[in-house]
Amino acid sequence: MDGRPSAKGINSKEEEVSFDFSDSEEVQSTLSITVVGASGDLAKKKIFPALFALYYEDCLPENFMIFGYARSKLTDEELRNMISGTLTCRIDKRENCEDKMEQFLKRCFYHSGQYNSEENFAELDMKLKEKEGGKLSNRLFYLSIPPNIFVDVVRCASLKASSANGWTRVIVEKPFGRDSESSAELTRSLKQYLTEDQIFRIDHYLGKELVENLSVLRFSNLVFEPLWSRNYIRNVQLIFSEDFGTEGRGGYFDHYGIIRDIMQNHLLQILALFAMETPVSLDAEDIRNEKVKVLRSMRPLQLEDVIVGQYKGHSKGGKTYQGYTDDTTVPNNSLTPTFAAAALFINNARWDGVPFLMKAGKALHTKRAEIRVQFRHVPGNLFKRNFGTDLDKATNELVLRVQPDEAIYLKINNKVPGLGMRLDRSDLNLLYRARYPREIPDAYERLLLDAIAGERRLFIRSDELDAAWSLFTPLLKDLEDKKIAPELYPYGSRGPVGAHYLAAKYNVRWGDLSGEES
Ligand SMILES: NC(=O)C1=CN([C@@H]2O[C@H](COP(=O)(O)OP(=O)(O)OC[C@H]3O[C@@H](n4cnc5c(N)ncnc54)[C@H](OP(=O)(O)O)[C@@H]3O)[C@@H](O)[C@H]2O)C=CC1
Ligand SMILES: O=C1O[C@H](COP(=O)(O)O)[C@@H](O)[C@H](O)[C@H]1O
Repeated sequence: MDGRPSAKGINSKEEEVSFDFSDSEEVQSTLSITVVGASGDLAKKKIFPALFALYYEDCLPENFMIFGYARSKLTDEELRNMISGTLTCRIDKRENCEDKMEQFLKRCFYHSGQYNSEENFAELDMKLKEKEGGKLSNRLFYLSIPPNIFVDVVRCASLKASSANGWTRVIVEKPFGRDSESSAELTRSLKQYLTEDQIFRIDHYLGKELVENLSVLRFSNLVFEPLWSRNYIRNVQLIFSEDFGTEGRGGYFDHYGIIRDIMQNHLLQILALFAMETPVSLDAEDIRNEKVKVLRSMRPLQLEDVIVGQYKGHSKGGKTYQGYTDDTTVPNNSLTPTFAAAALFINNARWDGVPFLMKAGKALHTKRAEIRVQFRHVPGNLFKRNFGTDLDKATNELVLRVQPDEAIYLKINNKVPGLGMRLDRSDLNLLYRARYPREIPDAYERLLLDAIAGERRLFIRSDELDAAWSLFTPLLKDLEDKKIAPELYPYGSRGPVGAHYLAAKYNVRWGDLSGEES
């Protein structure tokens, strides 16, 4: 969001904003970002590129350093080669990119250690201290590691490597547990070593541009806010689809499945932001209070609200795509869903009776994430006879395309120019690449910058997490206890047909399958 404090005090070349520290304090202070699990996939794909983009944009403070920490035995130089060799980000084609990269790499260091060794974290602490040179030290740890070692790392880091005179914060990657119980246990364990204020639970969908824009769209446009209720909205659809399978992540995925991987966090967070009441202010606690309220107003999901699917192998255009269970890291008889569709309801005055339909799947025909809002029919519509028998096709639909090719468009009915009265469906279309030609920052950039600035608005509070798990845990338990077999769908298809029946039960048609894409 514009106006977000940047770590250096300058948010962009055009705009100055204030920073937590006064200038003199900033010069006296240091910031270290330790990426724990630096040798891993997420670190290479997202975290280092985001840090470089922030550096390039002048958003990091004067005295910052980056440490990679993992068991792999790497030298500083090898880490630097890994970062520059694998880095692809929005900055790639900018001028001076190579010079900036060289300067950035000089601030990157590596320490090899075990995740449960206090001694190894004490060594890291020594290295950090040496580079901090006695200045006020602020330390951010990013846990980019499998969840079974979160607590070990937090214990060692907090006991042996936390800042002696500044702040210590920890970004925790998902998954935050597998159900209510394990999530509560994780929270309890983390809180033995950290306060809630130090924990930044990341959900990178909250850092996506269009998701951030949801509140702006709702609360700063009179044309939308009055329509935002059961009085005008027929249903809301939250759709996530990927056109690739679990390639390389089958081992992780089989333990979680699509409901835990995407629905319980990314889609539910979007739903909460979409449906919450107006917060008292834009402060993190006010927004998170409203999100918790809406989550608590929802009824926990039951089996009849959900259908699950799993992709199977498929040959197309001379190419063979492997099924989910063909992955050697996935058991042959796995029932883990790679697709799910669900209907959720919010039992409050604003949303009573409005279905919120979620759909998430891997190995589908397209990669897309969007929010679709289908409005009610126009009462006593004067043009009814121009629409034929299917009035659903004539209702307005607002689409927020989160990715790819960010856009907001509103489907309206319009008179085709000319003699006579012929109507057609058209779009009022705000296509980001046409309106805002500069590149859109990656979600991880925004979230890292917020964690550095201590801004918690886009991170998940522990009571929010509890409320989210309460909604999904009974369903997950039922699916697993009853060994519900997922409906198979071919790799690259539109997913199981069961998703249509589920939607039809609530008089809904999936908007993304209407063939009216913008
Ligand atoms: N990858 C992605 O796209 C996304 C990942 N995440 C989350 O981010 C975190 C990191 O993900 P990702 O980078 O893919 O994970 P990786 O499997 O790549 O693991 C990261 C690093 O952790 C160490 N590691 C891996 N397995 C183990 C193990 N069993 N015991 C101890 N250390 C291990 C390895 O480093 P070494 O051997 O050098 O110590 C590895 O390089 C996870 O919590 C994941 O759920 C969230 C969203 C997307
Ligand atoms: O958290 C996750 O998100 C990615 C999708 O993220 P996106 O930003 O590329 O849309 C998903 O592939 C992965 O399974 C999941 O863990």
